[in-house]
Amino acid sequence: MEIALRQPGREGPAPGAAPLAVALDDVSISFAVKGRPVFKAVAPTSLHVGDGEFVAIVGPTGCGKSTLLNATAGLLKPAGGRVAIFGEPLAGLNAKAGYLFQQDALMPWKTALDNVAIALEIGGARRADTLAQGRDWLARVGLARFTDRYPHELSGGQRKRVALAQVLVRDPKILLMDEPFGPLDAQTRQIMGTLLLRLWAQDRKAVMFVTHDLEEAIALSDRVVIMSAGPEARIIGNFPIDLARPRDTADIRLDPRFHQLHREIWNQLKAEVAKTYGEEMA
Ligand SMILES: Nc1ncnc2c1ncn2[C@@H]1O[C@H](COP(=O)(O)OP(=O)(O)OP(=O)(O)O)[C@@H](O)[C@H]1O
Repeated sequence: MEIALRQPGREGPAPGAAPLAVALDDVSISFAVKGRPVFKAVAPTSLHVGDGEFVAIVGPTGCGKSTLLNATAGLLKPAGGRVAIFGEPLAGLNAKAGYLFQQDALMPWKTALDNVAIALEIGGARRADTLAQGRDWLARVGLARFTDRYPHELSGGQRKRVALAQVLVRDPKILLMDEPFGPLDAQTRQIMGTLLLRLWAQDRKAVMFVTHDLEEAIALSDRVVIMSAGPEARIIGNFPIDLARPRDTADIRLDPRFHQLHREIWNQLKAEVAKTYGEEMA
């Protein structure tokens, strides 16, 4: 009898199906730090993300989640392995991806509208078109009345909405999100999560969403993957999330299946978290 060995994180379409949005195969990442031995942050590891799939990446602090995202964005060159984007080997920056960081990158001297429009102007689009699309996206993130505000005149949650519009206006096929809602209060995070899911449902992009918050990971994603404690971190857990959609990210937390999934995933994650804290306390 043949037993199919499933590798954590190596999900995705069957052979012959549409190419994966992101295929990281046996990717390893090292950092050369002057005067110190090379630091092997990520050991050979694999992660496949299907087109339109929402994958959350959780793991202890410092394990390499951002590093993996940076390799997918083309900001970091892996020491080994292969990165393919929609079936093509990645060379240089990933032009199919939009990146949303924990700290937004809004220009303080530009209005909300100009902050969104500039994302298109960089690509050479006409100003009238960029303004129209910028207005449309600000309306879609619930900021139709705030187009003329400057970043310092907006709340943290509103700035985050502008940053989201700034990324989505370019219509990336892949969204790389690195703790995007990290600095927000718990209630605003949930509101942002529900907004993100609503926008995602209208035009499913592949999403890689890094978070420390396991509840947020489960509430948002189709699949949660766990990274082990570093150094030489790798993906060690793969949990499909079979909660019905559409989801409200606050209400879904009351679902008994949510609690069951949380228990199962936390069981594996907590050992990795303990390793990291054990090391830091030693
Ligand atoms: N440019 C760099 N040079 C040297 N080491 C680095 C560099 N960037 C990251 N590292 C190291 O690589 C490891 C992984 O870092 P990374 O930021 O990817 O972790 P993370 O899981 O995203 O952390 P956190 O959850 O705290 O944001 C860490 O030990 C970090 O110190």
